[in-house]
Amino acid sequence: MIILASASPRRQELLKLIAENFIVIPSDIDEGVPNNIETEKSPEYLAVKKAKHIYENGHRNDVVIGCDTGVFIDGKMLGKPKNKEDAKQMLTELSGRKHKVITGCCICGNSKVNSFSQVTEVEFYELTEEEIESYIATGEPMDKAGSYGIQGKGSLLVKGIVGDYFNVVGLPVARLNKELNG
Ligand SMILES: Cc1cn([C@H]2C[C@H](O)[C@@H](COP(=O)(O)OP(=O)(O)OP(=O)(O)O)O2)c(=O)[nH]c1=O
Repeated sequence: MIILASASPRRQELLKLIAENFIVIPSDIDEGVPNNIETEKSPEYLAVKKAKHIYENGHRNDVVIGCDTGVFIDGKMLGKPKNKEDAKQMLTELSGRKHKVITGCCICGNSKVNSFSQVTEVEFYELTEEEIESYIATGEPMDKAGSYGIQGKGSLLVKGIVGDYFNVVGLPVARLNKELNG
């Protein structure tokens, strides 16, 4: 059985493009990352931790997929905003610039751990304070890395992307399909 170790409804929807049958068991881990892990490797590190946590707790006969998505700019990672102020700060930083969205994925199965990082470059239009505030008022930023959702009203902030769109939404379906199904 394939297990998706994620609470994200978007990942569940996207995994249907690859797998007909799977079950969802969210992996409740501590999302702290040790200092010796390179910043841009943080999502992959957490993806491995999420997948292993489920695999090693009663699912060694299954294939477990774990993922984590982060937004990277100026050498740091932007995760989910803690509050509206935090979201405003992140969107102000992203305004008018390019950033990377990195999704780390891990597949645990048959006593093997296979992990990778997929990178998509996203460029934002210049945003006014008013635009940022009205976007935050939609509530959309609050559960998303970097405080935006490219699949929603956040699409209006985006000037262009280079790479896999679905990687930004949280699951790099094409690469994951190749890793899973060869
Ligand atoms: C940048 C961006 C992120 N996101 C989402 C993808 C992820 O769900 C979320 C980042 O949080 P994650 O910690 O990667 O995932 P999660 O907490 O939603 O689920 P779980 O840990 O159980 O797997 O941000 C979008 O939906 N759209 C976007 O454009």
